[in-house]
Amino acid sequence: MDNPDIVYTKVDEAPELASASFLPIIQRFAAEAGVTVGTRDISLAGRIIATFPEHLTEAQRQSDDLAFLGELVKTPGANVIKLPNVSASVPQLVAAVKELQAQGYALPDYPESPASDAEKAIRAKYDTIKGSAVNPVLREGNSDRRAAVAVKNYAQANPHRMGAWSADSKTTVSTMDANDFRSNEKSATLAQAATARIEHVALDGTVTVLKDAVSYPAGTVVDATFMSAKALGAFLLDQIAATKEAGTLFSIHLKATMMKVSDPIIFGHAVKAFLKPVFDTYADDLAAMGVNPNSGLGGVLSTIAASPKGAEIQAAIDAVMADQPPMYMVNSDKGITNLHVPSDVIIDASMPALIRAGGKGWGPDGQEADTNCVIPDSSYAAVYDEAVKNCIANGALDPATAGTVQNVGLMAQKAEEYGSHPTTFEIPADGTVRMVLDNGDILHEHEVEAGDIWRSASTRQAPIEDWVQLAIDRQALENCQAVFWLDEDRAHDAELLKYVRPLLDKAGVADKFQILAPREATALSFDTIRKGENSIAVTGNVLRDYLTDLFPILELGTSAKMLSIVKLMQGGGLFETGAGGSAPKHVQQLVEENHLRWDSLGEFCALGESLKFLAQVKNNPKAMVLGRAVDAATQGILDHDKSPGRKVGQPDNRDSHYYFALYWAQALAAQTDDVELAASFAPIAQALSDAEAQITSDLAAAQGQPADIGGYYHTDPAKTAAVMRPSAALNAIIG
Ligand SMILES: NC(=O)C1=CN([C@@H]2O[C@H](COP(=O)(O)OP(=O)(O)OC[C@H]3O[C@@H](n4cnc5c(N)ncnc54)[C@H](OP(=O)(O)O)[C@@H]3O)[C@@H](O)[C@H]2O)C=CC1
Ligand SMILES: O=C(O)CCC(=O)C(=O)O
Ligand SMILES: [Mg+2]
Repeated sequence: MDNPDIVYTKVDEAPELASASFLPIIQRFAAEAGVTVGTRDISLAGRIIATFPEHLTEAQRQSDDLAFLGELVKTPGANVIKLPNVSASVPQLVAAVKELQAQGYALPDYPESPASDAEKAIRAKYDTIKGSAVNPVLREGNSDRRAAVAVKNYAQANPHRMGAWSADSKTTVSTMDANDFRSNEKSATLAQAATARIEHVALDGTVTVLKDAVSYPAGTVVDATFMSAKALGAFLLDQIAATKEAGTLFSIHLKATMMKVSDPIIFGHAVKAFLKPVFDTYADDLAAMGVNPNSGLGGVLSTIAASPKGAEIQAAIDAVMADQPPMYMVNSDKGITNLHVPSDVIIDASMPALIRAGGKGWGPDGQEADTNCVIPDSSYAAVYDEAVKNCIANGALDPATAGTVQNVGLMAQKAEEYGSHPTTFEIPADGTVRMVLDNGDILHEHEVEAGDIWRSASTRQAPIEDWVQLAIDRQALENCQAVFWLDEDRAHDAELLKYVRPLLDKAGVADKFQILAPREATALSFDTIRKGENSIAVTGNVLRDYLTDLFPILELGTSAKMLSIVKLMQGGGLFETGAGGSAPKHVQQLVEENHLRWDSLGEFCALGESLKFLAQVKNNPKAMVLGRAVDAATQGILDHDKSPGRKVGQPDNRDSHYYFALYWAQALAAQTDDVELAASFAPIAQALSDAEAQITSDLAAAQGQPADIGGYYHTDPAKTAAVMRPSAALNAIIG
């Protein structure tokens, strides 16, 4: 495959549906300027297919596009538009495999409890696909996320609805105060390049190597920590009791997708704690059935339903649930609780949505209620705790007047916790875990007990330096408040500060930055934006993720509208669309009533940046003209209120693409930098404008009936195109 100028990723769910309509427009317009836009498949189904060629027919096989892109992003020529993709939990992975099998792909089943070597090998392959398996591979750079000025101005002029906060809200954030990842953390910076072995030493002295030969370049910050299983279990039981006492909803907020080893285990502890009497009484039966609480209550219920003792255990579960506090629900109509699936409640989106709603979650009765938000590890819980307290004290944030919090995030080369999966272990037996360097030195050591979750994370020097420089550059451009969200009292942050302070001093800009722990930084940022002023949050990888949903969801209503640029360290560009996810609810709505409420503003912003970047690196003035016209089209969508409506019958995603094409063509026809392009787009603009009534009536007529896209994870391209491109008049112009 020859390399196109721009790679547009093929993903899953709502953004992939949007691409079926939008990508043909992009390709058609880009071709006029000689710019090629190709695709690479990073969807969950595509990654599964690429992983098991030996099980598939020649015609079914697919290239490993993720591996290809992983190499591409390390080259200066990379220009990738990355849409959000599914980071699969086990239930999602299993569902995708089932769907592919039903389509005739002879894939092996996902082995939940692998016994034979063959099953273990299959499981290991599936585990590479699980969780956040794409983003860390592509993110060979640090992160610059903010609302484009036009988008922020629009949000202020057209503020979204915010739930009201009451001064006597009982909503609260609860976190551990000892024996969690934060309090057990140790950190050191390596003076020389080194290789480390991670080993477990049992009480009888038996040494088991957990991971051999992890290599680190000189200057790497290496952390190690663990969460005590006993402390976690006790904390969860306390919280369940405290929730009942307070009369609030019980909820747990984790990132089981990106923290794909540690957080499903923590989630499993929550399932076991909530149903403790059942897990105590039926321990042997549940183990014999292969029940895996880490996959959630949904899986537990379906496994027991298929067993002879199913009715008895179900009755026991019902009795326990009736006695527990009401649970925060994912879907109260369908009885889907917080504990059903580990990927249904994802902290970066779930906590901001609750804060936007005035501190309310949905209860089993379908009513909104105050909620106990349990976030077991205390490393970052203070951000949400402070946000909740700030809203209780001051009321909801006003999107009409609030300033903005931008983010500069340390992300490159699997920085910090988000790169820790290969070095995270559920400890098999009491003893010690130690990291031993190749020179024999013990770098870190912890006494652990069976079941504890131990992990090591690392952060390399070059990404840290690049991140500080990006912060300096962004602050100079914006000339506003800038804060490093780092906590002197946390082991890892203290090591980072040994880099940050000298770099700021050397650049002579130390006075432009504050350094505050996450709680204090949250308080300051809320106060700043409440005054209508702006702030740049310079953060590590986890807070990059959390804050680029938290502030956009409060300021703009959604993080889908964010500009998200990854300046790749080797010179290329990765342009992420929005900062949110793939919105499974939107697919459901399309399938039921052929309305797609997905907003492509994130794609529009990314496309403009990608084209302007192409113009710079390939010295292609036509691409610059195209890119500037994209900005004009995006502005047009906002000015004329052409974003999708939420309800069937209102204009949807497809209408917004038509108007985007119209404004894009008009801007290209009107510009004078490139007369050739102006001449070729004038008739396109005219045709799009002349056909407005026909196209919008075609698009409106398509809505209201169920839509068939031939699958969920692996849709049928022809059926999807038919659904997403229902206007013959528009298709005739786009081709
Ligand atoms: N970069 C990436 O690749 C990311 C991928 N994900 C993946 O996405 C999936 C869902 O994650 P989740 O945490 O629920 O987050 P989502 O952002 O998908 O969903 C939260 C809500 O945000 C709103 N929303 C999100 N995007 C848009 C958009 N473009 N237009 C309009 N509204 C939007 C929707 O609200 P409403 O329902 O009110 O319309 C949606 O239900 C998971 O599989 C996760 O792994 C998550 C984050 C980032
Ligand atoms: O990779 C993922 O699973 C999610 C990424 C994410 O939430 C983010 O980058 O904001
Ligand atoms: Mg996120």
